[in-house]
Amino acid sequence: MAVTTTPRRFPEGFLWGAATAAHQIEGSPMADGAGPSIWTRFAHTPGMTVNGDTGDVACDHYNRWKEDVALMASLGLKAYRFSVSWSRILPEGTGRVNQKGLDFYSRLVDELLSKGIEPLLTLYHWDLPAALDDRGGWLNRDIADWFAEYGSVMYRALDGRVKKWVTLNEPWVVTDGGYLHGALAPGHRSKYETPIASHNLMRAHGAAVKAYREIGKHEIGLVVNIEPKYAATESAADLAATKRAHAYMNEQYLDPAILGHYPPELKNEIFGDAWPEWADEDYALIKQKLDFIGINYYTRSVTQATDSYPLKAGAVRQKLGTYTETGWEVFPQGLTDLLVWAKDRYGNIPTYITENGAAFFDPAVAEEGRVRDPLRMGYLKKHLTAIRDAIDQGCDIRGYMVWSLLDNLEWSLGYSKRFGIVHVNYGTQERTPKDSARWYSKAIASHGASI
Ligand SMILES: OC[C@H]1NNC[C@@H](O)[C@@H]1O
Ligand SMILES: [Ca+2]
Repeated sequence: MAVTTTPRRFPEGFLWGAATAAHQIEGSPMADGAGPSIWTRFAHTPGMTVNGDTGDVACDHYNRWKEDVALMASLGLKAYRFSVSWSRILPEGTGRVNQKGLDFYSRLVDELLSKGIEPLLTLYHWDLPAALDDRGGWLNRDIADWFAEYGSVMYRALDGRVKKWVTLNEPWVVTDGGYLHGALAPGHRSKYETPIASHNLMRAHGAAVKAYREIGKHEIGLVVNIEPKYAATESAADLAATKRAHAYMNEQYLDPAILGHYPPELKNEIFGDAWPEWADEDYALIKQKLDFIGINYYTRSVTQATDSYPLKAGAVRQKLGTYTETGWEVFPQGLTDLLVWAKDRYGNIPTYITENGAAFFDPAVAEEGRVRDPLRMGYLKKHLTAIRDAIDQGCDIRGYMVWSLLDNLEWSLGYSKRFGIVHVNYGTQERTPKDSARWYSKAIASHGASI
């Protein structure tokens, strides 16, 4: 007798979508009165990006936004996560509002709503106005007020049409990449600046949530990239390194935001005298009620003790592992483990997977207009199955945004890494849904049953 396993479905109202970010897809960074961001500045600094790639054109979404929304509708997306470029709205970062910049996002939101696609708006996805970086940027405590001012402009303009707001995208990457290792804008390399930037990001997050509670009537949350750390061996050194790496990447942001304190490893085992003593009112500002959290998941890290600075921990490449083009191990079980960990530690807050996806080498568009990307399809299938496992273990997962809708600017890696379920020909700007997009459309239409 054939065993028919009824496919486990996703919860009613599960939000199926795709994610992008302003600087990675829009192009035209200085159009219509916009001011430069730190990424416009950084990418135009020789040597900072692969091939000197910049966001000057990207996917030309600033001009092609209407066709891109039509593309989302053709794929059957129920939601679209995007970010707003702060310096289009406030060219100097604070004060004067650039109405044309605001109009771009207002038109985009109206088009999404007209197609029945729910907008999820991220206020900060790394493109800080250069004018604010000139005033210290994330190292200046005043940035909490600057960010709340920017958020308030957006809340007043769009709240109601936008009902799910995100303050920050991945504060860990902003600080680890932008202030410790210097691979990302603004390209600093300081163990002393890193905790200050990190803390001010979280203060700004808190200030923006507080401002939302005054102005907004819907939901706001925080998006973090977290990555489960598995000890390479049971040695004391590797176990301690794994605990440090876990505190530094996974606990450093959700702990203050939800629990009101930092993991002790940050001061005691990682930053030492570089860790300032923060005032109590800072913790009170950071810890604001969240309506949801967003988790961006890509990979795990098998961790060992190393002499890396200042973490003294590093990843061990897995001999039998499968790796993506960005060098990340494909490990879907890590997503299940991580979601259960977050549920247990933070109290099962409504959670969206706000990014998940992979860069694999894709063949060029075939003559019949197909892009065969079986590895990406397999990656998405495995991770959606891992999410369903977490839901079966009681995790309150409300939606999934694949990273990314389009091939786009992968920051310092330029256009060399393709994460899109839709192929972009950067010469012609032609969009071609890959096999993974067609597969994802079926998954959405079948409410996950076809996975
Ligand atoms: O590296 C892939 C993605 N990760 N999260 C942030 C996004 O901006 C990246 O493109
Ligand atoms: Ca801990």
